[in-house]
Amino acid sequence: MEIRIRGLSKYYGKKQALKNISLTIPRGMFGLLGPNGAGKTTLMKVLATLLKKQEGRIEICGIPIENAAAVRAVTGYLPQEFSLYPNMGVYEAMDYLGVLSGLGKAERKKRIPILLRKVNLQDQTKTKVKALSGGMRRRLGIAQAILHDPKVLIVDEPTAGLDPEERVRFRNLLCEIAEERVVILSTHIVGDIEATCENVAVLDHGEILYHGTVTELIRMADGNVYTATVSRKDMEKIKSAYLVTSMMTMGNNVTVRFLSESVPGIRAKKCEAGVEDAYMYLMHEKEGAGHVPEFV
Ligand SMILES: Nc1ncnc2c1ncn2[C@@H]1O[C@H](COP(=O)(O)OP(=O)(O)OP(=O)(O)O)[C@@H](O)[C@H]1O
Repeated sequence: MEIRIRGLSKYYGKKQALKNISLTIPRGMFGLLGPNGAGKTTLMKVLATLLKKQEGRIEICGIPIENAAAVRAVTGYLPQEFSLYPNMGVYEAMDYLGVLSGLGKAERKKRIPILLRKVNLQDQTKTKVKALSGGMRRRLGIAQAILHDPKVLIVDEPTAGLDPEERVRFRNLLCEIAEERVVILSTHIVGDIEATCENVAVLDHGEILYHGTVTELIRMADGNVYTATVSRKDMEKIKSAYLVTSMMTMGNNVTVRFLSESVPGIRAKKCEAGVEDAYMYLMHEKEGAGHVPEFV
């Protein structure tokens, strides 16, 4: 159970959105990280057979992507902008989608209550879709995406705009689903990847900057992450000298976290790298600066 992508390129007219991408995506949670416009949605839509590639080979669980009907039978997709028959009740909408995807009456009757329980909407079966909260709607989105019990679930930007509790709940749900499936999670929220994914790819300008385990990604920034407490007036200097990954202001002082490839010229403490540090490090290297700037 895996997705194999070899030499994939995708153009919108003359614009190349994906450039010669090769990836193997195994069972479990796979994170797709990248800034706006990196090509994440394009890649997901190609995998979900909603867009056609121009070059390369893709196999979804051994099925060539050209065989769109067979690929769709094993793939579920939750797009960035998800909307579902607003005036229908939750159960009714699921039932209708079940009919559309060819599930028989008995199967729908058995499967829909199980799925609604799984996504914790069992008490909202009669609630109109338009009356659900953002988090509930996204959970309903997951339920509809796995209604036909796919082997692959593709989820684009699922946690943007959710409150912290809903975000955690949603992430946990995806992890549960990934126990027996390939789940691809695209996001620019680095924390979502850190909390859930074992493997990750970082995409930028249509190219893969990194592909491997989250642990290896973090290792790239290891030894280059520092924290320091500085006065507010020194902050501008710090920001121009180092790659700052976070800052917290307390009175006149700021506790700042930054990247430096050699011992910084200010009093600072080395600290353990996280995915966010590694991601920033990677993006910065890509920008062509070659290395993280030094304090002068
Ligand atoms: N229909 C389209 N026509 C022309 N260009 C497009 C189209 N869709 C996307 N693009 C371009 O392709 C590139 C990749 O876009 P894509 O939406 O895949 O990125 P993304 O990583 O999903 O971004 P975001 O995080 O903002 O959703 C961008 O430069 C975008 O402007």
